[in-house]
Amino acid sequence: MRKNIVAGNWKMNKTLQEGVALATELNEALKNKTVNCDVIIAPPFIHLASVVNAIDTEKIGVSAQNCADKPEGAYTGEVSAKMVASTGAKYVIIGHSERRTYYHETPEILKEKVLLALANGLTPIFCIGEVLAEREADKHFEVVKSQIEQSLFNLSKEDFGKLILAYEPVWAIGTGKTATAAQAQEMHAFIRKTVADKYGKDTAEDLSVLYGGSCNASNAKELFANPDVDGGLIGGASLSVDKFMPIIEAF
Ligand SMILES: O=C(CO)COP(=O)(O)O
Repeated sequence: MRKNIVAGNWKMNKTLQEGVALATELNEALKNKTVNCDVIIAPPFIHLASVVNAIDTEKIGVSAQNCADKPEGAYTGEVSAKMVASTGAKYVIIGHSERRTYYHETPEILKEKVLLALANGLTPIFCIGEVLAEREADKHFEVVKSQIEQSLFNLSKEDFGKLILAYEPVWAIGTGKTATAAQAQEMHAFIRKTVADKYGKDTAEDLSVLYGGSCNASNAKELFANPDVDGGLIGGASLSVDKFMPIIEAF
């Protein structure tokens, strides 16, 4: 079902103690409030179980930032989708541009991660987005379409319907340079059309497509006001309740 969602990707920030404190503070801030979106936080792996225990998971969903592309076994340092699910986390971010770029995650690897996440009952938050050179060469639609096709179009209609997508133009991540509301809307509408062409209008209409990239309290309202922008995947501004709450309240 299509929902408004504000998700915070903490990336590699916060010690365990700081992370639990942040989650607890957010939980307090949301306790007696009605908000018009689902709230998700994505702390580092080692925080997941403690964060789940510290909050009301009916109010705040918990996500991992990644999972392994193998189900289990001799893969030193990896964390499987099954392990993520065993902490009580319900979501997993897959295909973030930082994973694609710094850890060389290919579309094939991401495809495996999505399948394992779904097999373990996790909702993938699948990230797509072009780099600056691709936008400047007017290839951004082509790039995003191919990212979706290569890692997700193997899924059945039913499984595709379980996904959340996040459009994160790489040039907007951590740069303070946000896509304009019009650029976001244009791409989100294109993503929905790409999905509609493959899976039908109903699946496309039910899909939540989040925007990510320097989204903050000052631009969230304008971005979320677009008909095809169903919320945000927030990096830097999710690291304090003071900055994150106004984004949640932008809906
Ligand atoms: O990458 C992001 C979320 O996944 C966006 O990060 P920033 O909000 O810090 O630009």
